[in-house]
Formats: sequence, C-alpha cells, structure tokens
Amino acid sequence: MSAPIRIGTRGSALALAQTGQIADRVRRASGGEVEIVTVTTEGDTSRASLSSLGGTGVFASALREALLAGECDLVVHSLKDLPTAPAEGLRIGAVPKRADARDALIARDGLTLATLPEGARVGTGSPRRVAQLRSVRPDLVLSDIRGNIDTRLGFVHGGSLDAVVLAAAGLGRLGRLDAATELFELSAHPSAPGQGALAIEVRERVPAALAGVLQGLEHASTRLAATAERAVLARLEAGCAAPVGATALIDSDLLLLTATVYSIDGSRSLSASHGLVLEGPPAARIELATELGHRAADELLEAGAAELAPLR
Ligand SMILES: NCc1[nH]cc(CCC(=O)O)c1CC(=O)O
Repeated sequence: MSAPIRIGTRGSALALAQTGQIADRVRRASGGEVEIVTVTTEGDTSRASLSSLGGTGVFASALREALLAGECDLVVHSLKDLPTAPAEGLRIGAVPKRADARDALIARDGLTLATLPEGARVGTGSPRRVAQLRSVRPDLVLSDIRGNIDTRLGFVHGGSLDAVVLAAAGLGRLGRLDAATELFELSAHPSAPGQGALAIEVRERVPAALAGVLQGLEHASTRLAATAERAVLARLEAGCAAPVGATALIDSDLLLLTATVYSIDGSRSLSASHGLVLEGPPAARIELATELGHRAADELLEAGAAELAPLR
C-alpha cells in the first residue's frame, strides 16, 4: 500500500470545508488514503485588521512552509489569498472549477444595498468592498471587521451591524448562502482577482500518481480566467488588500477581462476592458491570459491608477 496523500490546510471552518471537498476528490481519484494536516497561520491568530497585517500572504506563507518542509504533499488555498509572486520550489498544481465569484450582502430583515436605511452600519475589512459601497451609498457607516464567517454573520444576527459583505463562495461552502439578502452583479461590483476559486499548491516535482490526481482536479477555463485577473494585480504590484476588482469571463475561445481600481472614498474609479481569442496549446493560452491582464493593468497605470489608490 502506498503512503497517504497529506493535504495541508488552514484550520478555519471555511478552509476545512473547502479542503474536505478537495480531499474527497483526491481520495476518489487516487483510490488511496488521504490525511488532513492543519496549519495555523498569522492571518488566523492575529486580531489586527487585514490591511494592517500587510495583506500579502498572511494566510499563505505558513502553508507554503509546511509544503516546502515536506509536512504535506499539497495545500489548498483560496486563490484570492495567494500572493501573485510564485514561491520558490512550488507551483500551482491545479485550479479546480470556480464557485460563484460574486460578493454577497447579508443584511438584517432582508434589506438590500438600495433599501438599507440612511446611515446604516455595514461591516467589511476589504478596501475594495469599502470603495464599492461608498461609491453607491456614501451615507453608510462602514466598520473594519475581522474574524471567520460565523463571527461576521454574528454581527448582523446579534444586531451590532445592519449588514456585512462576504464572498458568496465562502457562504456557499459553509452551507450559509441562505443568509445572503443580495448578490452583487460582477459588472457593478467586480470582485477580487481569483475570488471563488481555489488553488492546489504542490512542490515543483511530484510523483506520477499525484500528477494524475492534479490533472483530474484541474479546470482549464478557471485557471485561464484567474490567470488574467491575477496578472492585473501582479502588474499593478498590488496586494490582495488593494482596492482592485477584476472579472474575467470565457465565452468559447474568447477571454474577456475588466479590471477596476477605486479611490478609497469611492468617489472615483478607473476601468479597463480587454479581450482576446485563446488559441494554441495550454501553455500558450496561459501566456495570452497573462498578457491580457498586463495590458489592462498598463492601461490603468497610464490613466493614473497608482495616484488614485494605495496599491500596496
Ligand atoms: N480574505 C478572506 C477570504 N478568502 C477567501 C474567502 C472566501 C471566498 C473565496 O474563496 O474566494 C474569504 C472570505 C470573504 O472574502 O468573504
């Protein structure tokens, strides 16, 4: 019998839920044993705001260290929390099919963004969500909240906030999508690059059996869309806490990308939309998706994105 495949994950309820789903698929594909290794990250233990922790990589680095140390064979990240800079000795072995990329409003009494009363208190720790909310509802009183999804939902259900904004994908993975009172359309509220997608990270060299499992988890369109979105962040030299939204869609062989940078007060934004036809072998398509993201970012930079918002 071969050794179990060890899967590294953060210990939050969301991380354990999404890793559990991947573990089931790995178990079925490999026909062998799977072991889950829980890794504690600074992003889990610190109560500081996400933006003050510096954003980039607070959730990812401990997982990467565990992988490099050989404590596990693959790790499951939320793709939007993974820094765009590749880690030395590691690669993204698979990007599974994306869940809903939209943000959700969870408000008391079935309220929506349009019907929240004047001056309503809304919680979010994300500068992008802050800017998007302020752009349509400058009257809202926004507070920077932290904590896992249950904690954040608790602010609304306990009455200390009127609403919070969370990723629909996270709610869905925890079976809490019923709490959402509105789903924001991506055209008006583009979400974070890679939101709703997972990344399976592995060491550069993997045994053939694991390579086969990774192939089964891979969803080519999701990887292409996420690659284009993340290339925007990389070219802007922006972190996951920057007020940047990006949405890539694939329609047969057409890849369409819209990227938006916001001023924190929501009063101004810059958008760039580009598209191209995907052709050639997989590696060439990834290259094209990357170029598309860079093109959108270059247009944003030329239009003054770096002066509009703190990108890092
Ligand atoms: N930064 C927190 C984070 N990282 C991934 C998700 C869940 C959604 C996803 O997998 O993209 C969340 C919660 C949220 O944004 O509400």
